[in-house]
Amino acid sequence: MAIPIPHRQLFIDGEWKEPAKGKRIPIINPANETVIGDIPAATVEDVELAVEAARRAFYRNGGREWARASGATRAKYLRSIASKIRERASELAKLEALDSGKPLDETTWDLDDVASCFEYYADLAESLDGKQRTPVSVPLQTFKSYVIKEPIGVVGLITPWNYPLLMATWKVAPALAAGCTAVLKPSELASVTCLELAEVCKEVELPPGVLNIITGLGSEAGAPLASHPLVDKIAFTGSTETGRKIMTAAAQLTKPVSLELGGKSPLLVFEDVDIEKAVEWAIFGCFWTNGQICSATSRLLLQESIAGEFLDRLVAWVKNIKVSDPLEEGCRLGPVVSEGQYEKIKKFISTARSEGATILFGGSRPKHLEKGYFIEPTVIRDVNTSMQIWREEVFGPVLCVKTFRTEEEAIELANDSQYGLAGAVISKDLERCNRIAEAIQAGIIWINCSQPTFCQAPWGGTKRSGFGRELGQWGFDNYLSVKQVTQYVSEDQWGWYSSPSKL
Ligand SMILES: NC(=O)C1=CN([C@@H]2O[C@H](COP(=O)(O)OP(=O)(O)OC[C@H]3O[C@@H](n4cnc5c(N)ncnc54)[C@H](O)[C@@H]3O)[C@@H](O)[C@H]2O)C=CC1
Ligand SMILES: N=C(N)NCCCC(=O)O
Ligand code: NA
Repeated sequence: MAIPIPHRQLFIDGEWKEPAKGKRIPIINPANETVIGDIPAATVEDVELAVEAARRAFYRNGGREWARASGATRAKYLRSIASKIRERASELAKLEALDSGKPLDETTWDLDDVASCFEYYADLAESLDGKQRTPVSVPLQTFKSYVIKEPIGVVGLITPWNYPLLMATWKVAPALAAGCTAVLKPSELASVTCLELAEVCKEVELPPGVLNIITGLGSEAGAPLASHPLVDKIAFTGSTETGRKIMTAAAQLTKPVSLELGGKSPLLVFEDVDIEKAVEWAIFGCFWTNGQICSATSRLLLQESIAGEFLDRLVAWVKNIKVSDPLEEGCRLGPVVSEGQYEKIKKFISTARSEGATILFGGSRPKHLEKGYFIEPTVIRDVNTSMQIWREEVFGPVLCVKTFRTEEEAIELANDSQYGLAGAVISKDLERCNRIAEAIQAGIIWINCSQPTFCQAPWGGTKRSGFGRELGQWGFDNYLSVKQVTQYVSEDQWGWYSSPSKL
C-alpha cells in the first residue's frame, strides 16, 4: 500500500530549484521510524530568490498578470488547482498519512477540504470584481467616497505539520484569490504534500512566482522570510513561542501578522446529555488528528452528577479506538508526528503523574506496536488547575478531566486559561448552550459537537491563541488592503483661504 515519495526540489519562480546549499532533510515515517525520502532544505539565499520571484510576479506587466487581473481570472487558476487535487486525492491522502502519521481516513477527508477551500476562494475572487468601488456615504453632498480592495502584496505563509496541506491551503487559497503573491514555508516535519501542490501549480501553469514553496527548517527558512523587508505580511499557524518570534521580527518593519497559535480548549458536558453521543464527541474533540489540533478540546469539564457513569463509558469507548499504522483499514489513531513530539508528550504524562494526577487510561506505548511514535489515547483525572497538564498545550492524544457543580463554576474553569482558541458545550438545553457560547472567551465555539470546521466560517483565537481570522470572508480580508477614494464633486471654489485679488 505504501507509495514512493516523489523526489522534489524547491519551487521558485515556477521552476524546481535545488537549494543553494544543496541540503536535504530526511522524511521519517512516524509509524515505523524509517527514512522514506527527503525534502530540500532552503536557506536565506533561497528565501531571497523566492521573495524576489514573488515580487516580480506581483508587479509583472503592471500587475495585470495577477495582482490587478480580474478576480475571475485568478478564480480560473484556483479551480484548476482544486480539480487537479481532486484527481490526485487518493495518492495525496496516502502521502499525507505516510508523512504525518494521520489515519488515512482523516487525510482523505482533509484532501477533500483542501479542494473545497480552493473552490470556495475561487468564488470569493470572482465576487470581488463586483464589490469594487463600493460607495461610502459621507455627510457632505460636495464629496463622494468609495473603497477599493487591493491585494496586500507579497505574503509569507508559515504553516505547521498537523494538517500539512490543509493549513497551507487555508492561507494560499485566500492569498492568491485576493491577488497577493506568496512564499509558502511548510513545516519541515511534514512538507511532502505541499511540494506536490507545487507540482499541481506547474501543471495548471500558474504564472511563475505567484506561489513559491520553500521547504526547510524554521530557523533557516522561516526566520529569514518573517524578517524579509520585501514581504508585506506574514500569516502563521503554529506554536505560541514561534508566533512570538515571528511577531517580534515583523515588528521591526511594522509588518502586519496574523497568528493562529496554541490552545487548551474546554469541553463542558452537562447532566442532561445523551451519554453515548457526548462521549463520542469528547473523544473526537481530543483524539482526532492523533490529538494534534490547536483547537482540541483537551480539557473535559463534566457535571459532577454524571461524572462516574460518563468516565466509565469514556474509557470503554477509548479502549475501542483502533490504534495502528495510519494506512491500515479502520485506523482511528496513528503515531504522533515525530520523535521530538513523542518525547514531549511522554514528558507531559510523567509530569502529570508526578504532580499527583491519575492516569485513568493509556499513558504508554500500545503493547502491540513496538516501533513508531505511538502513544495510547490517554485520559487523566484528579487534576487541579495549577498542574501543567491542565494549563499547557500537549498537542497529543491526552485528555484531562475535571468536574463541576454549577454552570457558573463550569464557565469559570473554562475561562481559566491563557489561551482562547476554542470551546465546546454539550447539553440538551439550547438556551444554556447559547449562554455558554457567549460566556466562553474564545474565537470558535461548538455546540453539541467538537471540531467540525467549514471553510465558510471564521477561524482564529483570542487571548494568547493569537489574532486575525482565517477562512470565510474574514480570511479573504486578511490578504486585502482597503483603499478609500474621496472625490470633491462641487464646482465651487473650496474657499478656506481668502482669495488674493487677480489684478
Ligand atoms: N497550534 C498549532 O497549530 C500548532 C502547535 N504546535 C505546538 O508547537 C510545538 C512545537 O512544534 P513545532 O513543529 O516546532 O512548531 P513551530 O510553531 O515551531 O512550527 C510551525 C512552523 O513555524 C516554522 N518556524 C519555526 N521556527 C521559526 C522561526 N524562528 N521563524 C519562522 N518560522 C519558524 C516551522 O518551521 C514551521 O513551519 C508542538 O509541540 C505543539 O505543541 C505545533 C504545530 C501546530
Ligand atoms: N479541519 C478541521 N476541522 N480543523 C482543522 C484544525 C486546524 C488547526 O489545528 O489549526
Ligand atoms: Na514526516
